[in-house]
This record gives sequence, structure tokens and C-alpha cells, in this order.
Amino acid sequence: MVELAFSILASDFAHLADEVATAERGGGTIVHVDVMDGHFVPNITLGPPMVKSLRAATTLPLDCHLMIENPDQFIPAFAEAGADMISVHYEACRHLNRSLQLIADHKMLPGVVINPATTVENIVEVLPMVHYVLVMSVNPGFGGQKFLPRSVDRIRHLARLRQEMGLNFRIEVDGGVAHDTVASVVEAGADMLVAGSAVFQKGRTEENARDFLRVAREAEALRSFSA
Ligand SMILES: O=C(CO)[C@H](O)[C@H](O)COP(=O)(O)O
Repeated sequence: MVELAFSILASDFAHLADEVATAERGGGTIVHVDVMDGHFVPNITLGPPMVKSLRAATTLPLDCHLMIENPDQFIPAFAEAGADMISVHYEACRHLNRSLQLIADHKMLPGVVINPATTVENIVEVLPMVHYVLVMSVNPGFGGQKFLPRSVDRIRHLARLRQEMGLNFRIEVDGGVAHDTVASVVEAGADMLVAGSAVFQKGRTEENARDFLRVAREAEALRSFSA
């Protein structure tokens, strides 16, 4: 079943617990947490203290997307704070296999992320050890960007590899995923849909989440029908 991983980057941080509860009422099942360091990406967001507060505010899984240099240095702190899933960038890890193993050693689900300019072939060797692959459909760093259409082919390619290799990692997609783009990524094989600006909107968050999921589930039904 496809899931909405709502990105709190687009929420009102001053009312974070309420924002999360509202998105959950709309059907969101994963909290997507964008961690940015001002080096790997040109923006700064939040770190383990915020994850610790979120942990106390929700029982939903916390999916931490580390857009940071030297992620190994911070993986234990995110585990301690209560993260359930951590994804690290192929482009940020000198020893990707080691970083993914470190996440698993800390009892969290490991994910690998690829930027729009990175081809799927680069991560083939680590696919057997990941729980999910995050395909960036914008250049990381900011919410509210325009979806890059070539991402659909990259998701399709990954879904084909998953089948050929007999693996069952999940495919997450992040960036510009909204009511008008979500059907194409689901049709291509995505199962975890990150959405920030398409969901969080004062007074409309719950409704936005519900509408988003309705479109995604219709595309999922068509996908299983044509499989
Ligand atoms: O990782 C991110 C940016 O690096 C965000 O999660 C992503 O862009 C989601 O925001 P939106 O749905 O508004 O595009």
C-alpha cells in the first residue's frame, strides 16, 4: 500500500505537534524529517533535539533524511533521539556500505538517497542491504520546488531492478510530489510519497493529505490492475 510521508519542512514549526496530528488525521503514516547542515545543501534545518521532541509527540515512524556531510558522525545521536528510519545520500558517503550498516547496527531502517544527477547504477551494490531507496525529484535543499519529470524514468528503472534482483526494498520519492505529479510516480513504482507543500496549508492540511492519498491510491489500483 502506498503511504504518505508528510514532510514537516513545510509545516509551522511553532505548532509542530498539532501539525503532525493534523496530517496524520488526513491519512499520513510516516513523518518525513529533513535534516540539512548548510554544507551538503545550501540550507539549515534541524537536528536530534527536534527529533527527540517529535518522538514524544507522535507514535508514527520518524523517517530522517540526512542531507548532511559526514552522516556517520550523527547517526548514533539520531538513534538516541528516537528516529526509526534514516536515509543517507550516496553523494555524501565516502563509505556508503559502512554508513548503511551503522544505521542498521543502531536498530533503524537504512535508506539510500540519490540526487537527480545520480544514476541508479551507482547504488546497485547496496540495494540488498537497504530497506528503502529515496529518489530525489528536485535538487535537495528547499521545499516547494518544481518536480523534475525525468524522475519518473529513474523510479521505473529502480522498480525494474528490484524485480530482476528479487529484492523488496521500498521506493520513496521526494520533491515537488503533489496532486498533479503523484499519479506518475506511483504508476512508475514508488511506494512512499514525500509531500510537504502539497499537504501543509493553514486550515487545509487534513483535507490536502486526504485528497493527495486518494489520487495516489487510484494510481496504485491502476498499477496493480495492469501488472
Ligand atoms: O527534501 C526536501 C528538500 O530537500 C523536501 O522533503 C522536499 O522538497 C519536500 O518538499 P515539497 O513537497 O514542498 O517539494
